[in-house]
Amino acid sequence: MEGKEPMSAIPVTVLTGYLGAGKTTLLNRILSEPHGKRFAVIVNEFGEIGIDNDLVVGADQEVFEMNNGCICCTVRGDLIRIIGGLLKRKDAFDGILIETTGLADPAPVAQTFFVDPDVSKRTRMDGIVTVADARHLAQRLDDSHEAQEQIAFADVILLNKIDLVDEAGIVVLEHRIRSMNPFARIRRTERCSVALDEVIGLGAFDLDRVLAMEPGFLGEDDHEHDQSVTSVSLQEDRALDPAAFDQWFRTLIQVQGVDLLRYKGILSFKGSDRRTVVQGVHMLADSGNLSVWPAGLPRTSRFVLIGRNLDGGALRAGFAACVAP
Ligand SMILES: Nc1nc2c(ncn2[C@@H]2O[C@H](COP(=O)(O)OP(=O)(O)OP(=O)(O)O)[C@@H](O)[C@H]2O)c(=O)[nH]1
Repeated sequence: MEGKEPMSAIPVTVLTGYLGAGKTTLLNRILSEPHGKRFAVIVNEFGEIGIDNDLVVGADQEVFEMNNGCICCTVRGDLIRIIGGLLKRKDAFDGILIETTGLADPAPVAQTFFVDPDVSKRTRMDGIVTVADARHLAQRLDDSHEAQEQIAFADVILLNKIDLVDEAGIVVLEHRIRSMNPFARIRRTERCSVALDEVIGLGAFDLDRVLAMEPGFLGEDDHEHDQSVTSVSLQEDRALDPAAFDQWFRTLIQVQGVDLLRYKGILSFKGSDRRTVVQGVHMLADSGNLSVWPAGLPRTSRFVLIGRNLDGGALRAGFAACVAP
């Protein structure tokens, strides 16, 4: 790193925000900007099979995936190990970006950088950036403790997806955010369009402020997750029939949209060489094509659903019925 001592503390940015708010969109934006910096990226997902890794733009950085649980609970040890590995490397990083799962409470993640002695010596928490889905934020603040914590701990809040909400609605949300967190900078965004220096290099994380807000911050974790949220991972090696999938999926989001907090899939359809991505939040779904399936690798469709009242058996049967004849 130019002009820096080899041992100088590496800034860490935590990107948080509820399921589907736009964290990966922001991460891709940061990685695609011509800033000439090298970031190590750590992506954590809720759900057994990783999908985000395929959705993060391939650039100069390495992506470390952690899929075996939520970063704020069971895999804190993994996080410390990954960072420990990074810190041992000769090639320098300008920063570490951590994208947490939408269900993570950011406090224990930030805590890791203060309580682990090796990690705390070599890194510095630069800021917690929370992406909020303007369309669904009010609902989430009513029903999710994690969503509240993500707003409360943020240094910067991107009030994203403002294209889906009118001006009056945005003003109401801004007031609500202010009442929960008087310190954070709030930026209105569409597709997380924001200048890089609004989210990186903030020097914003203030331990004293956090301790004033949550005196137990550096102590033992005592948080609990919303146990009613579960995930179902579907996988299929045979190509899917586009019409059958379309019909199954449309019916699913119509009937169970309220319960579906997030779904994401990379799918192989009969007659197509490209990987199709289908993803969404509640009833708002998006689809598109990614690159062609890599030669020689199995074209396995993967679909992860996260939500309440999910019937794994019925979902598996419905998905399996989409296999092309
Ligand atoms: N209309 C609209 N859609 C958006 C905007 N920003 C992101 N999206 C879409 O919202 C969906 C979720 O975006 P992601 O960036 O994958 O969200 P995420 O927070 O990483 O999702 P998880 O990692 O699953 O929690 C995608 O389909 C995006 O294309 C926006 O400003 N407006």
